Amino acid sequence: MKKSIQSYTKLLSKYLKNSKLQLVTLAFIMGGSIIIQLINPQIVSFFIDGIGKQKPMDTLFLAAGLFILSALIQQVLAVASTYFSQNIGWRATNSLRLDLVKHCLGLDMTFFKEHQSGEIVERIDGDVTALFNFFSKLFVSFINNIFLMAGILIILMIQNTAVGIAFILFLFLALAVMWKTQKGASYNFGKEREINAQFYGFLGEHIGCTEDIQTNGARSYVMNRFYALLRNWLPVQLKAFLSGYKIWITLEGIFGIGNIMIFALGGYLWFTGKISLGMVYLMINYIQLLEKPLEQLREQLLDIQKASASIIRMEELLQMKSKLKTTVDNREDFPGEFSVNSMEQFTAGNKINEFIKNKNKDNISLKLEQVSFEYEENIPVLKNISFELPAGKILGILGHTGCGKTTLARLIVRFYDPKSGLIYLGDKPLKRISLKELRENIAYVTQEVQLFHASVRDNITFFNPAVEDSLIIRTIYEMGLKDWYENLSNGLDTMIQSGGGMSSGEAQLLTLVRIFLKNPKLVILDEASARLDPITEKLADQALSKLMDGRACIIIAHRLGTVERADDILILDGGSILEYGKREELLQKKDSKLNELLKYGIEEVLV
Ligand SMILES: Nc1ncnc2c1ncn2[C@@H]1O[C@H](COP(=O)(O)OP(=O)(O)OP(=O)(O)O)[C@@H](O)[C@H]1O
Repeated sequence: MKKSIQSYTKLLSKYLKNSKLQLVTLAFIMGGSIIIQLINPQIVSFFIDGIGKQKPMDTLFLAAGLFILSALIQQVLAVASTYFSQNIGWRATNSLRLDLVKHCLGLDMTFFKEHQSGEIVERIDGDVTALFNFFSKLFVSFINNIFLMAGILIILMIQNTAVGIAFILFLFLALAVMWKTQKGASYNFGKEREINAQFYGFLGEHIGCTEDIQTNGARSYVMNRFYALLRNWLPVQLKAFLSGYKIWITLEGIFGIGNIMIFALGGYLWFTGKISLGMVYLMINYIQLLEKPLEQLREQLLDIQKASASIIRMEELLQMKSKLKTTVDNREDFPGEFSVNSMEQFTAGNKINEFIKNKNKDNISLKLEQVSFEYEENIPVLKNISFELPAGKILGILGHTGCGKTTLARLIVRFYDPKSGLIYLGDKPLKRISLKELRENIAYVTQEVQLFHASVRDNITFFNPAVEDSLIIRTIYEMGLKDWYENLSNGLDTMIQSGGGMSSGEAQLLTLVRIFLKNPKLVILDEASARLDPITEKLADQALSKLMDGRACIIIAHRLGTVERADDILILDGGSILEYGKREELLQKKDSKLNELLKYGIEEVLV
């Protein structure tokens, strides 16, 4: 669990490069604070000896005034140093969070399947938060503490060599013991972060399924698992805490002994007349002052241990690669780089009519050649699927639950790559199209509509502020959803709760507007099986007709009525094609599966 110095410095130089000026300022502030800490005891010592030697009152007042002034400056420097270190820490950790989120969003679906959402959150936030001190002030403060300790020793050596040597010996002893006790803590901190991620993964998953847990009466089962998790969590947390506590208690012990030794030495030297009372004060003060940088060094050692555990986990995450191999640049869009093709284009001027008119012109076809796929080794889900969807045509896919319909859609949008076979969009194999381009050109409407806790506008435009309201409203009207829009309580500003707050029908209508605005060349519609009320169904039908008009479209049909729109029909069974052809032709063939389905229903025929 150890990290090399290079990996620390690499990380620091990458994430602190934009905070150089702030770091230098922080170093100066801390340096100033050290000088004051060294000078302050000297002033008091001078004051004590001044009283003994009956120095003039003016001199003593001046010393007292200087002491108060330096204490005030010390406070100001403390505030300034907190401000700068917080600033540096937040900047660095935020850009690290950004990189991790970017990276995770670029990974394929296998990653999201293998890691619960809470676990990913803990990795992106928890591990990075553990690095806050590491970035904010660790190294500046480390160097400053070394200087503070060196300053104390040099001053004491100059003022009294014997006392100076006693301090040096004590310091080495303290450092050696501290070094020995801190070993092994990193392992415990790594375990702590790992189990934290498990805990948040569990919470995220189960909170997301609250409705199902409650309706299925699974509360006690969930609570049992929760207790088990907490039972495992406790010893790991305790071990991690004790690792830190062990170092602290050792240091306290060493300084307890150190204080006794310095008291005894100071008392002896004063009684024998070798040093003044001011010097005794200085010795006592400096041993206490020495405890501070050592205590901070202890904390820093702990922070480094925690940081190294977090860095290891972070690097693990960053090393995870998407399994999707592409011969072109595979990066996707990131914040600030909105480039949804049609949206930008039409916000510059008032070209709405042109936009609506020009939709669908740029059509595209889809072809699958002998495509096979499996999620897990040797468990085939799709077997040798081949079909061709010409531009502007509609393909209806039928098949019973679990036959691979959704998986087929996932391959076309490249959530996964086929195990064998090729998929072409237009005349290009998918692997030769960047994910960004591919996903701009394909719209995939899943059964589960994802809504954000945001306004209707943001849910439709995916937070792209460049899309004008007039375009959104026009699109809504164009899709025949005028009544729906006018019934929204606050127009486009109507707020939507994530995971609720809208009926499933309304959510579907909103998704359709989303896609119509996106203007994709190919639409894949995993038709929701949830029953819509007749009015919403009519609205959705209207909108769907507009959406499909002139575009290549795949409908994964759960209702047989839906395939009436289709030009071609593909019936899947157990991951293989059972029947494929033109709908009209299949309808005319008496013994076709389609006719059977229409007569008896999907489940009755395909079992
Ligand atoms: N992420 C996954 N990991 C492993 N197996 C999966 C995964 N998703 C689906 N499967 C399996 O692959 C098979 C096909 O699933 P798929 O979701 O494609 O079926 P479907 O025809 O769309 O079903 P439905 O009509 O219920 O949506 C099923 O046996 C399913 O259990």
